[in-house]
Amino acid sequence: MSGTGAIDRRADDLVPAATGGWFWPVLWDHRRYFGEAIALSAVINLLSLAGIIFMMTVYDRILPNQAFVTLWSLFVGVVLAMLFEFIARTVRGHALDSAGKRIDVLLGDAVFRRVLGTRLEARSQSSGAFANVLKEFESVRAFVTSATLAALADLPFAMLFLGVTALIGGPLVAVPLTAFALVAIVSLIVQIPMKRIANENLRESAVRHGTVIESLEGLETLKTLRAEERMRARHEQSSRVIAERTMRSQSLSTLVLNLTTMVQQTAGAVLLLWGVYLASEGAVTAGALIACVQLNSRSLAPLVSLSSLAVRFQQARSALASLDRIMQLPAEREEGRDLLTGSHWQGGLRLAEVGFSYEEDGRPVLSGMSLSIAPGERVGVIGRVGSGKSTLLRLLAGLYRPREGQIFLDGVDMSAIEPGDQRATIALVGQDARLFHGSLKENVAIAAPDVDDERLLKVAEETGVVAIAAAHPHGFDRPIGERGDTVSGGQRQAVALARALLARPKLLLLDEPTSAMDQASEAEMLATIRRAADEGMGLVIATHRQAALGIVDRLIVVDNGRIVADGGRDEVITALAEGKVRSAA
Ligand SMILES: Nc1ncnc2c1ncn2[C@@H]1O[C@H](COP(=O)(O)OP(=O)(O)OP(=O)(O)O)[C@@H](O)[C@H]1O
Repeated sequence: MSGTGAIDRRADDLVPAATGGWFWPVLWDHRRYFGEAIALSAVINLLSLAGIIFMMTVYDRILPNQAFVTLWSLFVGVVLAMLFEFIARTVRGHALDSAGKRIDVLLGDAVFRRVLGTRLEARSQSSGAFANVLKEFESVRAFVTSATLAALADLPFAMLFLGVTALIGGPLVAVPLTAFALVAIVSLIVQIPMKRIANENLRESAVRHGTVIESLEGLETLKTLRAEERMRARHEQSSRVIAERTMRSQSLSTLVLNLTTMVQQTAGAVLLLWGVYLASEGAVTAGALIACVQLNSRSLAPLVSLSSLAVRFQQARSALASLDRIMQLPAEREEGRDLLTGSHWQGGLRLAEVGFSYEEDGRPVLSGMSLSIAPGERVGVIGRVGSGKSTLLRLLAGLYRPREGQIFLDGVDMSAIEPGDQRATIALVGQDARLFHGSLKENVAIAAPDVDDERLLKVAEETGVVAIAAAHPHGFDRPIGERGDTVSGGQRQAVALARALLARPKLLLLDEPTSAMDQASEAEMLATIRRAADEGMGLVIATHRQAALGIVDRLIVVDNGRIVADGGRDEVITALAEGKVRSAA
């Protein structure tokens, strides 16, 4: 056993046990396909009986009587039966594949939609672990639609084969019956360690995935800090644990498979041994004995397949439980709740005794915040590092819901408004201006895909995006790498502002909008923001930069998650200079 060192808890909140209420209904909707597969299983099993009866008849009736005509007609019949069996197996496979394809799209989409619709305060801290659980969805889908699962449909027919054995072999049925019970018990017992291993493996692979994603995202920083080795060691540790557990589950599964094969073969030998005694007493015919041996392996066959499915079953079970947890995370659009829609919002905000912490029961980041922002008002928010400015802006943008108190947009509780409409009214340009894979134009127009070129160009000119396009041979079609890696920090901020302005919000929230810019670019950017505000757009700017305060009329000072000053810009600046505000904190 390899030690796991310090336990990495990133995946804990995604790997619990749960039920799958979103999953089974979709499966139920595809019952027609599964019904078809079961009906075809019945046909396949009945047809395979024909082969066994044929063999028995050849031994008992045709061989002693040299009845060649009957032999040939029976032979043709059996070949036809085999042909039908082949067709039935192919159609069964097709039915399960079709179900798989449809279920894959439906459930995959449902899960991803749910992920996108999850409330931010409820999402997992580790994107990698989160993504890994989504990846594991594949194992659920593969399991429920795998052709080996058809073995499950074969299971009831094992009873049929045992029944036919009793009919033609009398007491000989005790042998396959005992073998069947033995294999079934071993297969069930082995599920216990398999379940534990599958859970542990899922957790560890989520941790490993988290490490990979985190390393890739922060590769530059890792290199500058010479911390690659630390990540490599973490990755290797997880890989070691996964490999060791996978080996354990594989050896368990091989053990069961080998045991089942041995039991199956031993049962065949015992059948022959006992059968010869019975045949010598005239209790069974030679043909019946041969048929019983055949029936013996047929009745145990589904158990062999099922025991080899055990690993996949446990993998799928724990992946389903984790997915279930994701599906139960609180959603932005709660089911059964009618949200107010429309584009009539003016962008007036009111906070009433708002309190917030990122983690449930965590340290409050904001507390007792009450304030009103009228439509078109221009407000600056200042405060020390970590005082809660960004958090306040995220709450105003409706990205997070307050844990205490309420936020109203034009007098309506924000949680009652369709999030899409509310975000069209209030746009947030965050500190970390994220761009996405695609062209520069796609990135600028991401929130306003139908915008006409004239307006796009005007906004691009005002925000300096035109210069970014001009610096590349492909202009506005210049490719932007994932996360916007191909442009500079200041350029990213320019694009972020352009795309917010293009969407024509009623209130624009800016979190350090010019932090990565030189003074000239900053001045241009602020002039652009001021012009947009002159047309009636409200502004809330969180900043450490003096220049940005030039375009606001009102100033709010936040300290330790509380508002310690709120008033006209100049009065607040004077109060700060005189040290009056600090004493109020
Ligand atoms: N996603 C998060 N999860 C948990 N805690 C967070 C998260 N984001 C911020 N915090 C914490 O909330 C507090 C307020 O952070 P916030 O980013 O709002 O401060 P800020 O005033 O904007 O700081 P800065 O001036 O550095 O931008 C900090 O103590 C920070 O550690």
